[in-house]
Amino acid sequence: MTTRYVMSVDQGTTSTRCVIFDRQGRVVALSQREHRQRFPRSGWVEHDAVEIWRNVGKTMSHALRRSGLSPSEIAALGIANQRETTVLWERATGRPVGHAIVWQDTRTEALVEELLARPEAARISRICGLPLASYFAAPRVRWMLDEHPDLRARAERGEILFGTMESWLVWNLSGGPNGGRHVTDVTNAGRTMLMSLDTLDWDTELLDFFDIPRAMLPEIRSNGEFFGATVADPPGIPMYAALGDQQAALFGQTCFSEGETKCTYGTGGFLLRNTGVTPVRSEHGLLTTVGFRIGDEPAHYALEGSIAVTGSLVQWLRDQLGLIASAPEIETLAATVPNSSGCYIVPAFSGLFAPRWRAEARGVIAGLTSFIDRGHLARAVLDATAWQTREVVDAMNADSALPMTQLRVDGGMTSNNLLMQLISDALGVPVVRPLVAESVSRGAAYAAGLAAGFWPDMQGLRSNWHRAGQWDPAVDPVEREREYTRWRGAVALTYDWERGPADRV
Ligand SMILES: Nc1ncnc2c1ncn2[C@@H]1O[C@H](COP(=O)(O)OP(=O)(O)O)[C@@H](O)[C@H]1O
Ligand SMILES: O=P(O)(O)OC[C@H](O)CO
Repeated sequence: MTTRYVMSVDQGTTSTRCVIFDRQGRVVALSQREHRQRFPRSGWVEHDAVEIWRNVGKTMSHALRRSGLSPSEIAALGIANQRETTVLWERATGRPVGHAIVWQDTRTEALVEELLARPEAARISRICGLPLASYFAAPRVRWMLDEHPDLRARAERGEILFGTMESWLVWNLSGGPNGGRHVTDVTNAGRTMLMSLDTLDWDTELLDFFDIPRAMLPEIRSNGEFFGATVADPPGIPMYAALGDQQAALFGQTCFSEGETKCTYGTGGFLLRNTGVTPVRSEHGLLTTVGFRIGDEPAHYALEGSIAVTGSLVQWLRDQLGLIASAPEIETLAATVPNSSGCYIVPAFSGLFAPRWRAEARGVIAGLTSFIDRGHLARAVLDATAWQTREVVDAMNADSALPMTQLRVDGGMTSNNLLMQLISDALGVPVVRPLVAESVSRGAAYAAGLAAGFWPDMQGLRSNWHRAGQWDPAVDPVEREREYTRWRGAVALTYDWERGPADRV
């Protein structure tokens, strides 16, 4: 039977999507399921890894049913995932050790402060390309090993396995306790703080620094190669790709060449620029990360500006304040006012990520007057995404010789046309949205399809990319810079909040 389709699974922070694509990169079927967000304590965010694993099976089966296809008609499966979210599980039973600790979780802050005080800390960051922060996986693994007394000995004996979400899923899909493959890929391994950017392998100095046993780590693979076939639910689908979701979006937007840049706006916002085949170390608060590596080809690296809170601020306005009933409603509400009238919201819910990396910062609403109404707050929520993007783009431009001339965007928030205009205004460059906004799913499918020989080469995939919308800057640059200065003033108010604002009074 001819295999004319490629399947992808995008295991994201809020939901899991399975999408089936045809050879032209068109969506044939889509299935999506949300999973429960658990907030057991302030600053803690957890997921049930078993619930997520079940959702993957359900969305795959559902997408197949919707398309009328059988597993044998799928040439390749690619998996993209929320990165840094950490799972520990028992090799013998497949039972997770507690819940997965999500990338937004800040419970390791005290541990990170302790590690930061050590003289090797700067060298550690240079080896892995990442600042020491609670965002990454290694501090979480260490926290779990410290928390459960018998875990370390079991991990040293290889009885307890560590993985980020793709690793957990591939292990389960390929048989779980009955021969499941314990593997990861360079983009996800590169977010643990345990992988050297130069060797693309686990690094002894990093393992020693975090005190993590090598026996619990998966084998690091490229993003596109054979990862085994699924054994159940549904069986017989060959897995050919695994990559972090933000790198998958870079790939799905066909940012294959040096200088090409995209930003994905979902729960958080993640701007990645392809920097070619040698890693570029940031001097301005960005991360150095692997962009993609297909089979034995050289790895492409990327600079990344990670913003912790973008879409989740819209969710906060909906769920915690009840000012809107659904996320898309924010556009209508924000459009009731011409601007935020001097009100700024800095959503430092779990500190500030790039380019500032201030773990102790906490959010503020600044500039309140009795004139401010729901519309102004909604507008300030959207402005927060635009200004946070501007800070990351300024850092990106400072780190590279070529200034950014255009931004390709994707993700759930990009259906908001007002937000697209605000981002273009804040950056002063055009913002471009492709026809298929499912860039993460597309990227996973592309990597899998290339590795399986379904698509012959990367350049051919560029013709599948079609522009659906473009927004050009429409504000007076002097006004823009004035507003940006005020925004930065609001950000300064968030600093040192957790350490106590006593020095302010
Ligand atoms: N029209 C909209 N305007 C602003 N934000 C939106 C809109 N639609 C969805 N969102 C936000 O986008 C996020 C969902 O995007 P998605 O790409 O599915 O996220 P993820 O991959 O992180 O799970 C949610 O945080 C939601 O609040
Ligand atoms: O699942 P998303 O889209 O929220 O992306 C999460 C990132 O991978 C975290 O680094």
